[in-house]
Amino acid sequence: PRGPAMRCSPLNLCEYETSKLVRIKSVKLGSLKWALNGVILLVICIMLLWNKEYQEYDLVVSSVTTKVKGVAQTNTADFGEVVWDVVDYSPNEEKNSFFVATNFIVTKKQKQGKCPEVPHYGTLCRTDNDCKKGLWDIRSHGVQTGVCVKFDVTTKTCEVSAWCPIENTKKPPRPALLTSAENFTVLIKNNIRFPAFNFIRRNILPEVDGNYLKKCIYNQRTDPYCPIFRLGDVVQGARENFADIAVEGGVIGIQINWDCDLNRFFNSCLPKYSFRRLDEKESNRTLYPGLNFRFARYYTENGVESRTLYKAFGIRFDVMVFGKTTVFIDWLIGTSCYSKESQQVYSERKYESVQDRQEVKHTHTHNASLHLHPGLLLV
Ligand SMILES: Nc1ncnc2c1ncn2[C@@H]1O[C@H](COP(=O)(O)OP(=O)(O)OP(=O)(O)O)[C@@H](O)[C@H]1O
Repeated sequence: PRGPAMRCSPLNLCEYETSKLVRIKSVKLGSLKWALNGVILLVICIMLLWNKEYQEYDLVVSSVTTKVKGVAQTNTADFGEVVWDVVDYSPNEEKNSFFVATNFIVTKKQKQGKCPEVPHYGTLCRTDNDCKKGLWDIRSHGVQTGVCVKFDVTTKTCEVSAWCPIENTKKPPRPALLTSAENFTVLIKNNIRFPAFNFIRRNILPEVDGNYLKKCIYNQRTDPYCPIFRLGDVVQGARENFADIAVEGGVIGIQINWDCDLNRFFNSCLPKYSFRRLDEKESNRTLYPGLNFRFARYYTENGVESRTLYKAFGIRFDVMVFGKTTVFIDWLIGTSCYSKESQQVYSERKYESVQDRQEVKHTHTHNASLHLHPGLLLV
């Protein structure tokens, strides 16, 4: 308030102004004010709920290991009776995926030597002049010797230095050699973590007992939490025919979805499995269908290094883990669930207390008169 006594110059240099609040005691105006405040609060709450901003999110960090089991027996004219176990058909351990060979082109007893190249563009010949010593291209199986030799009764091809005899079958056997791989099983171990909430979980659930695990096989309806999967069921779950995909191979995705709600009242965190084919399934309409690679097993025969060459066709199973969790944000927990002590800890972290400078000065003067070191007062 201004008083005439405060005026000390025409420029009002000695004046100080402050605002004045008027409190009107009225039931009508009071209720209107609180009604408006209530509406604003309601709108804010609706917006929060609508956008789910009352929750905090975290994405999953995961590790996957797999183990395939099963044996198969084949009986072919070329090789007689052969038993295949996991070491034969599942050669390599990859990150988040495993491969099961279902079909093979086998070339036995290969040795270093000279033999006719298999006929394809650039290797057919009539005389030695059509071949060139030292020549090779990307599709060659060896290096040309410069000689034209008989491949079969009607065809002549350039001779090559190579692992002989050269693999000479283009199409994989149909039906596939290991169609019975559909009865093999795979144990999938998946550990997940939501780092923001320091929450860990496995797909081998703590509630499940050892005896159950020894005999269970995953089934979406009857055994949805069994971590052992029959390969035939996985391929069927991806709406594919195992006998078809086994011939030339393919890629199947095993998706594990962790949709976790870690809120206090609905605490749930369970894996949900789904399957789908990841490569192009219309193999007739696709160039270069399927999945295959070559590997060899080496041995010595009469002191000569030899090998059996395998062109393996098979199914790669990619295990893909997705996950998201939600938790109420801190203010909600802070106001409703946490103890007074925890609230105080959070409050101290959230707010910084600063002393009014005028008061600090006052205390300083006071303490100086008590002969205390002034630096201590600023701590
Ligand atoms: N594909 C599978 N199908 C069925 N059971 C499996 C499969 N893979 C592993 N198991 C079984 O699950 C259990 C745990 O497997 P884990 O690999 O951790 O143990 P292990 O003792 O090393 O297994 P193994 O029997 O191969 O020696 C074992 O009893 C194992 O026999």
